[in-house]
Amino acid sequence: MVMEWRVGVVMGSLGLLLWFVVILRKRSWRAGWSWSSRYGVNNSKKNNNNKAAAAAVANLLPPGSLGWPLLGESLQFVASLSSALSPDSFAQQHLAKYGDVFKTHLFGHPTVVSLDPEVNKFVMNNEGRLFVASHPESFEELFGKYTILAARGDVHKRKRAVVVNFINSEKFRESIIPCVETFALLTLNNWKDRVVYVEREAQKFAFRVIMKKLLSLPVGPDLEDMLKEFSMVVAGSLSVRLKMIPWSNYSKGLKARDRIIKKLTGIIEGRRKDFDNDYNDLLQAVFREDRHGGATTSFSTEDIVDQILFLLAAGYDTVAAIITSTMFFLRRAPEALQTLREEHEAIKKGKINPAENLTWADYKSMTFTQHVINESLRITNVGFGAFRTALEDVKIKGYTIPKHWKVLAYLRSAHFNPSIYGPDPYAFDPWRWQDQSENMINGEASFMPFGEGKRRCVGSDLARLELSIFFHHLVTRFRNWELIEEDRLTYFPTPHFMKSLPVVLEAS
Ligand code: HEM
Repeated sequence: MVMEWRVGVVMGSLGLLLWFVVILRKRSWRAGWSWSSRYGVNNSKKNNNNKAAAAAVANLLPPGSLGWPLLGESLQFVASLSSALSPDSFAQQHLAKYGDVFKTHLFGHPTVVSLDPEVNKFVMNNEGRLFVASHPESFEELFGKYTILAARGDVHKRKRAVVVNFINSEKFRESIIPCVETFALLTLNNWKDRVVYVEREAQKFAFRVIMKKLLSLPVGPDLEDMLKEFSMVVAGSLSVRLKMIPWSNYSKGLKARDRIIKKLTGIIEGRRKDFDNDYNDLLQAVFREDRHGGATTSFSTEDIVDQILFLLAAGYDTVAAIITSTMFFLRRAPEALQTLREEHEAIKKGKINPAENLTWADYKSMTFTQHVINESLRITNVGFGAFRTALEDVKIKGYTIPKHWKVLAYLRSAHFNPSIYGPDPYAFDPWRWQDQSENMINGEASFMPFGEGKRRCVGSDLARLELSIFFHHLVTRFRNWELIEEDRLTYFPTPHFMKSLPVVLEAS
């Protein structure tokens, strides 16, 4: 199932490019649109005034190439990130030719790509002022028009605050560790004496956690069915918008969305009537904010459905990707695995009763674990970058990013920059985090795995906690794991293993 959608996504990506060709060609015919006139490139057919204006803009644009007519450089970009061996070849070749800020044309849009960590930080920190988050149309159709992604200004602020306040609440803190432990053990107890497809299993684990904390849904066949539906929505959101083809990932995603909406609507309506019951989940927090938050408009059920739907999707695939890649890296780094195990054995030995739950203090003492997680986040890059649209002409490094152009803050590039991470930035080396301050981990331009600014990931603390608790139980139960088939990590559209990482584990 997971493989199926992954293949679909790759096929979809290729289809997407073809689709752009058709759409853009249609548009250019209708509008008499010309490649050179639109981007200020010299065009002998235009009058002199236009020529002068175009030349002025062209002079200020960053260097680079807009690539092939209509397709731009999308094929090269996708091919690079889809390659397990040289995912950064596109970025490296462009860096060598044009420098760390260059123009190109990606997915139907003229785009300025930034490989410069400080420029990336500037772009992300100017959300709503100079730039605005930009997502494919398929995202809005599959996750809905009320998602936090689509929200702007005060509406975005309010939706974000509900989630952030909930995750920072005392009640959440008290309940989250036992919750994550329960699901980690449920998953890992099932990993003995069999082939384990880590990515799929990790998705189940993270989906159970997020379902519990958002909607208090218990584990059971219903939940497993919902995970399948969600996989279809996620696959659809990253594929070509082929509505008319019923077997396309996109159409399947839309149908899965309809089924999920039906289920979520039933759950939310039922819970509205049960307001006084103490659920300790995000849905309750949304209801409370609606009653007591002082806003003039309340969240409709349709609005809450979209909000929850995206959070569920964002909350499981991301965490699962890091669990899987960490297990992939640790398998080839025995010393790191040993040091990680020692940290967790020490925590276990400190308990009077071995069955005792982990505490917040235990979690906070997992220092080497955080180094491992940082290193995995740095190398895996759950999001290769963040797309934004310029709200006005923006001057950066002496160049102009024209209004309406896209900007890709290519977050991966800083994470492999040898001047920051040393001569071997692709090596998995958790010790490189040993001497870094808390600042380095939060908000430094050279490390932004959760983004930055107003759109910074709301689930980053939850994700770190889930990963830490999961690794505690993994390394105290299993000595090692062997791959039973070679597998590869590819990065487009998001990081995934081609075969879901099949392993057998050796119990401690
Ligand atoms: C390892 C795990 C995760 C990684 C690496 C990650 C990464 C990111 C990144 C890079 C962004 C910013 C995107 C942008 O600026 O365009 C983001 C946004 C977001 N993430 Fe995560 N994420 C993770 C886990 C989670 C979890 C567990 C949740 C759910 C609670 C979540 C919910 C969100 C939401 C709702 C946003 C949008 C925030 C907004 O637009 O204001 N993420 N994430």
